[in-house]
Amino acid sequence: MATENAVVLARGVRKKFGDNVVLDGLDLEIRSGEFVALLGRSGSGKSTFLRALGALDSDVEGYLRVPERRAIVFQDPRLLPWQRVVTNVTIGLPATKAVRQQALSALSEVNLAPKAKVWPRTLSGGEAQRVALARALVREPELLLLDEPFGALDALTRIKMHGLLLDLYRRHRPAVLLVTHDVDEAIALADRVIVLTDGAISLDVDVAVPKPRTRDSHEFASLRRRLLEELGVATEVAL
Ligand SMILES: Nc1ncnc2c1ncn2[C@@H]1O[C@H](COP(=O)(O)OP(=O)(O)OP(=O)(O)O)[C@@H](O)[C@H]1O
Repeated sequence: MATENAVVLARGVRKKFGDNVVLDGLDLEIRSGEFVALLGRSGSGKSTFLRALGALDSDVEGYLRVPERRAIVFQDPRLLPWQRVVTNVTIGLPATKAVRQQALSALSEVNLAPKAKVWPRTLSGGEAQRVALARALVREPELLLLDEPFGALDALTRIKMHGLLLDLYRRHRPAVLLVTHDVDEAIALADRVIVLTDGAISLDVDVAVPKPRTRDSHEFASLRRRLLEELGVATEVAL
C-alpha cells in the first residue's frame, strides 16, 4: 500500500504507563474509507491505541499521522445532562443556524429527529448512543474512532445498531477503526480485522466473507475460528 494514501499511518508507536509498556512498536496503515476492526485480549492496549489516534494522550512515542477531521465514540455516550439533545450534537461547534441544521439532519439519520429537544436523561441507552453517533457524524469525520460503542447495549439493540452503523458508513464513507471484544461483530462489520498482542499488531486479515454476512456461513465460521485462536481462546475443531 502506498503510505501517502493512508489516512492513518502509525510507525513504531510506543506508549507506556510507568514501567508498563502497553504499545511497543506498533505499525499500522488505514486507507481512506476503510472499515477496520481492532481485537485484542483485555488489557492489550486497544483503548490506549485509540486514544493515541484521537490525540487524547500525551507521551506517545513514534510516528503517528491522523486526519484533522476525526471523531470518537466511546462505550458510554458522554452526553452533557444539562444540554438538550440537539445542543449535545453541536457541542464544540460554532452556534450558527447552519450547524444546528446539520445537527438536526444528523439526528434524523440516526432516526432521532423527534428527540432533538429532549433532555439526555429521558433517552434509552441505545438512543443515547445514537446521539453520540450523530455528534460524531456532524463533524463529517475522515476518521471515525469507535471504542466498544455497543458494549453496554442489549443484544437486540446491538444488532439494530450494527445495521445503522453500516448504513451511516455507506453514506459517509469515513475510515473507521472499531475496537470491540466481539469477534462476530468484527467479522460482520469490518473489511479488515487486526489483532493487538503484546503491544503490536499480530494478525491483519481482510474479511473475505461475502455480504450480506451470515454468521453460519463457512467463511464466517472459519475466520471466527482463526481469530479466536489468535486471541488465545480455545475452540472446538469441527470434524
Ligand atoms: N491512565 C492509565 N494509567 C495507568 N495504566 C493505564 C492507564 N490506561 C491504561 N492503562 C493500562 O494499560 C493497559 C492497556 O489498557 P487498555 O485500556 O488500553 O486495554 P484494552 O485492550 O482497551 O482493554 P479492555 O479490552 O479491557 O478495555 C492495561 O494494563 C491498563 O491497566
